[in-house]
Amino acid sequence: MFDPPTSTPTRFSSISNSQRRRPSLSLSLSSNNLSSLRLAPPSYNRNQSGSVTPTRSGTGSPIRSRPGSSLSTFRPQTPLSSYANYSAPQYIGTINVAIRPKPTVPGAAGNDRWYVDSSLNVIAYPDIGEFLYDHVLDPAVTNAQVYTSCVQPIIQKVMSGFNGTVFAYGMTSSGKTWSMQGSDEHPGVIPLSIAEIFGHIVRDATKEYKVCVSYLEIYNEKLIDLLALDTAAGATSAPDLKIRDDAVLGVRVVGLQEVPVSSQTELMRIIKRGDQARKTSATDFNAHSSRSHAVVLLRITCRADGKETFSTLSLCDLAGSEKATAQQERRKEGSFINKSLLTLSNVISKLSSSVSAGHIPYRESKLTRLLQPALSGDSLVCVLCTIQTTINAKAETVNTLRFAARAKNVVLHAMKNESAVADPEATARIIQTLTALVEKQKSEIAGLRSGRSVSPSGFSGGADVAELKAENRILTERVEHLVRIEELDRAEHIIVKNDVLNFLTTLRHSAGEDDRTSELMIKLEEIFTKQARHVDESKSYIKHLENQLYRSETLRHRQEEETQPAPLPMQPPRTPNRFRALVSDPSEAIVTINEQAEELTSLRDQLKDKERIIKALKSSNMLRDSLQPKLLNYKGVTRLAMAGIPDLKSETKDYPMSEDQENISPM
Ligand SMILES: Nc1ncnc2c1ncn2[C@@H]1O[C@H](COP(=O)(O)OP(=O)(O)OP(=O)(O)O)[C@@H](O)[C@H]1O
Repeated sequence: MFDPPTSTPTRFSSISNSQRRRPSLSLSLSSNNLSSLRLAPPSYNRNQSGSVTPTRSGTGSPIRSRPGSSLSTFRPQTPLSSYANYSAPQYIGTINVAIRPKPTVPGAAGNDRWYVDSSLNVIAYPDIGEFLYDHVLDPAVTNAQVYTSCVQPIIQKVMSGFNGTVFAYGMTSSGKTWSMQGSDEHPGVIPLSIAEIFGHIVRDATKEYKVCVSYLEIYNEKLIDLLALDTAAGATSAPDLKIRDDAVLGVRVVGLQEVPVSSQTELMRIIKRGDQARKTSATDFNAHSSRSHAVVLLRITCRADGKETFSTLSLCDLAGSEKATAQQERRKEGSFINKSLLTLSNVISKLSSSVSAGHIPYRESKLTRLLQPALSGDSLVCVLCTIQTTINAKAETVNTLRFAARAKNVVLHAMKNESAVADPEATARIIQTLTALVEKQKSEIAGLRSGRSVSPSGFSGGADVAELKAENRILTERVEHLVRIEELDRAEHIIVKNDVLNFLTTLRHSAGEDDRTSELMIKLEEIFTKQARHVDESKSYIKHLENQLYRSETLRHRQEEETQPAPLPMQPPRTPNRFRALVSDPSEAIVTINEQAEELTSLRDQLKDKERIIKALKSSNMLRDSLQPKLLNYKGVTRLAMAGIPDLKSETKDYPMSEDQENISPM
């Protein structure tokens, strides 16, 4: 035994309408012909391809076609022998349709005028017409014969990797459950299929097989796991399971048990347990009528020669269509049964249509949804239609035959579910690597959640965090240093302001003191140069700090993206994103970065102050330049020495102080 396949098997993806639908052959008969049919049934010639051609009784000529008539002959399009090619990777054909009439007591009242010819696979009725199928079984056949002729070829294909579906369809009490389950003496399709599967497994000892079973019922449109219902313990209800699309299986019933089995006996015991949980009741027509659609699902996996095949066998015993009954409970069940069978009929009708069918209403019932992959062509399908040839069942039997005729036209395009088996050692290595990676990432995520420094895979996260912390410390120290420098500059700034004011005052009051003036002007120049240099340095240093912060922030983002930790409980940032945490402790980082951001803002303000001072100094410089000639001139002119201050004042009016100069005030 081994694990289920991990790779997706090769599957047929889509069928065009032209591929899916083939027109049925329609031939017509007059009423006269039909009335003679009962007495002298038409003969049929089997042609070389295996199909049959109806002929006029005794003449051997083909029956003429008359369009528009309700009388039809349905010709099997896929001879069963086409299943023989087991090695083919795909199967293209149609649904295999078999009609099984329930035996009637010979000569009993109520037997009708049905004509059944199992050698030619024809069934006919005078007022209705004739129907030709893959199999029209003699009423006297046993379950074993039904299995051998209709189902066994499908089981053999299932064992080679194709999906297979067998369902029994027909009116209530017509023999569906009999055909599918049978009895201990006359086992039906289900036990015979299981015997075939395990016989195959035992014979084919070189291959490795795994078989899993599920058993479900659809009762009143509720999907119930029959193996989950412990009826022995008195359980009567189970949850309504949901059907989901599945990439490998087509559809999947969520929560449905899949029980691995290793022998035929074990599998039959499990199915018997499911049978006991199935809803059956006495109705007007059947003492043990199935009130639900029951489906046995067998999933078979086979490994051999580096290949793996995977197939699903669905064995369905549908509930029977029925007329309204007096019992309210049975009436409710009956309406659900009839509705889902009607949907099945609509789906089949659309699939068999020769023109584009548009929307196929698979989702209108649980039954069609469950059978969707099979009906849409992904499985070999056999429909076993059970009928009754009594007078009171005529309408139902005709309906069943028409359903069967439409089903015959549904085209299948099933693919073998085969894939290469992965090298176990390579798989083990990959699993080991991935497990280690998952463990590592789990611990990293846990570390990030708890705020610890971690070392995520793929990059040196631990080193980055430590680096960011160190960088953060350095940045903080530099900012502090810058602040100290700025404070010194501020003091110098005050001195400069005072010097400038002093100079201007002196200039006004001591116009004759040339040396003093020159000295002050030199000092002004020095201060101006120094301040300009400071401004440049500050600007460049602030730019450097911003770059550092930006780089730190980028690293942190990268770390977050690679580890994807759970959202950290951060306060809404007061500063832009790029000033968020640089260290593993987010709150500490936010505080630090916020402080740095504030420092930068303050530095920028100080820089502005400096620029204003420089502007003021520049104005002072211009003032000095303009005063210089006047002062020189003043040396040789006594009048100016006498007039001095008033004249000077009047001159300065031509050189008004800038706004910045006016704003400078003694501290
Ligand atoms: N081919 C047959 N040979 C012998 N007995 C048959 C055959 N077909 C049906 N029966 C008998 O007829 C009765 C009704 O058959 P069965 O329960 O299989 O009908 P059904 O179609 O499953 O009905 P429902 O839809 O109500 O469940 C049973 O007692 C069964 O043994």
